[in-house]
Amino acid sequence: LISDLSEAQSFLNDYNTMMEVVYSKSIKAAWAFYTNITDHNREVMVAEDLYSDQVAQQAARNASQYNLTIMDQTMRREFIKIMDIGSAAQTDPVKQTRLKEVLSEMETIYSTAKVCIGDGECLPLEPDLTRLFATSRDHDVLLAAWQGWRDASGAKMKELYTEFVTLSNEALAILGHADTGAYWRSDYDSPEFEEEVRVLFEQLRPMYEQLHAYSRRKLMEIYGRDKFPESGHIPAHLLGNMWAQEWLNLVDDFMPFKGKPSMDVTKEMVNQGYTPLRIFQLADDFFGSLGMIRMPPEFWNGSMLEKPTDGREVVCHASAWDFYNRKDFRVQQCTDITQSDLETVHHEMGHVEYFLQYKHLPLQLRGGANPGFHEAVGDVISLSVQTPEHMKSIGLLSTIGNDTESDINFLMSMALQKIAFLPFGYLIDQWRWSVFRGDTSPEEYNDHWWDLRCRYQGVSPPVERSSSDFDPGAKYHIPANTPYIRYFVSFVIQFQFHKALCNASGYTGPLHRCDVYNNTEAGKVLGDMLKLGSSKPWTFAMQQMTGQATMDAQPLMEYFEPLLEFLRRENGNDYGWHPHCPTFKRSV
Ligand SMILES: O=C(CCC(O)(O)[C@H](Cc1ccccc1)NC(=O)c1ccccc1)N[C@@H](Cc1ccccc1)C(=O)O
Ligand SMILES: [Zn+2]
Repeated sequence: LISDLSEAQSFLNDYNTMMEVVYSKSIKAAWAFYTNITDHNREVMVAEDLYSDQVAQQAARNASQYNLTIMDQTMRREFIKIMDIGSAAQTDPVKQTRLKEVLSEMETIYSTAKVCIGDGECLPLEPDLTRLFATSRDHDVLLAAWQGWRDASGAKMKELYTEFVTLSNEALAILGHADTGAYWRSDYDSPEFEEEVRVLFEQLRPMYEQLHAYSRRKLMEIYGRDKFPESGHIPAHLLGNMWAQEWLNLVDDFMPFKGKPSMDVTKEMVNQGYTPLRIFQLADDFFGSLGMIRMPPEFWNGSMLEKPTDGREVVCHASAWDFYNRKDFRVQQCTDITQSDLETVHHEMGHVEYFLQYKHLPLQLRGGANPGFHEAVGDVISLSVQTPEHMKSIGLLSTIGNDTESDINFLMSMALQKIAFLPFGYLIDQWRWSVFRGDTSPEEYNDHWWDLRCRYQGVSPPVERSSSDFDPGAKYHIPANTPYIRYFVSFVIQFQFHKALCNASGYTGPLHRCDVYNNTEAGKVLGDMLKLGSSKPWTFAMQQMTGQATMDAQPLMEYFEPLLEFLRRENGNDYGWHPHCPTFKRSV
């Protein structure tokens, strides 16, 4: 083994120079495919990816010649990341090509899926089906869209997904990973990670149960009790979202105290002629106000901020892009003028702010402290932006009631985004981890999915499901093979971050009304954490920013404490649901 530190350092320098060129070429090919889905662009992307995998394999082989025991922590961390190349480890060209083709085929099916209704009109997910779920209160229309989407997306990729699982596990076994899920969890540096997230979920479950009970009662008033199963579940198509993952679109129906200003600023955004560009400029202004890095010219010139109107097929699910050349940073989003997309814009720009803050680091250390950190950055900013005070300051809210009732209304709108999401954020990778480790066979894919949905989310299928359905595939992150527990982690730690920024800014009021806009002390605390990238264990970054080294549900529960009291009073003993899905009475 090579035990010369200067030689190890020059290896790293050469590696960074070479891989910046190789990765940015590969990412440019991916961008071309995501922003114009054609067979040609897919083939180019697969070819470029195969090449960069081979270069990464060679670099990993070279890196394994060096003696890690004489290195400092950061250099060792860099070498370990260079050697842990994930699914790029597959040396069999046939299998490697097939793995990439299967993934790009599933991504294509999802991103081009449409639901054809009545008069030959076929609706894509964005913006059409998304708007339908936000605005329609017609049970049958919602059911047709819900079922149609699953027939057009998930059902078409069940065999592909089965093949993907085998190929992915094989590739990762080459590096010694037990399965794909084990490899994904290794990003959190803790062998007890599964247990840690289970404990967090159990802590937050009572709060979710209270919101679920309140929501179920409100929905029964709208749709009639007969539309709900005896088991206590809420049918999955009635929650204002294709996956029932956030319920903000129901805020006007769920508002506890009527006669107060609506918390849904979508109408106001449309009335004021908001454009996608203006929403991005608003988010950019917030980062600037914190003394953080604004989006560079390349961002504004290179991004795709709205769905093209030239008939091109694109991946509409939002994404942020680091071209790993320290110059090109972009967002791709089919931005609609809605409050939900106002959040997503901040979410995506949070990723880019991270890119900008760590671009000085060696390539292998340009990542989140853990994947949950990367997902939390934009959402932390959004917690300030959504306060009534901030909404009023940007002219999207006319009056801010400071009375308790207005406060509860505001907390309800936040709970419909943040509390509603928790079981969904938790269960997706419970399903995937069990698939990757072989506990769930392809015949059981759909049943296990609904078992988790009924058990943890209290949501049930509105129509009977069959084994030819593949409902997990109807959610972007499954065909896109993007891990999901990162969002559950983010929804917990973003409140720890919010509390840290509010403390740093000298704010002493209730956490849910804190707005750190214009506060450069808060900006410094956040920026200093982002600058670490993945150069230190995430516990170090957490300790530096919040004063403790663990994930902690307490700030989230502190934020929602006033609402929880209200919900417990409202619900009394009428809350909860049967852990198993309701059975469908077979039509005789
Ligand atoms: O999926 C997203 C936002 C997209 C993204 O920014 O997380 C995106 C997903 C993605 C897309 C393509 C390839 C890989 C991942 N992630 C990024 O663009 C990203 C993530 C980490 C580093 C760099 C870029 N949000 C989740 C969860 C969520 C988060 C926040 C609010 C609501 C809902 C969802 O919509 O279900
Ligand atoms: Zn994200």
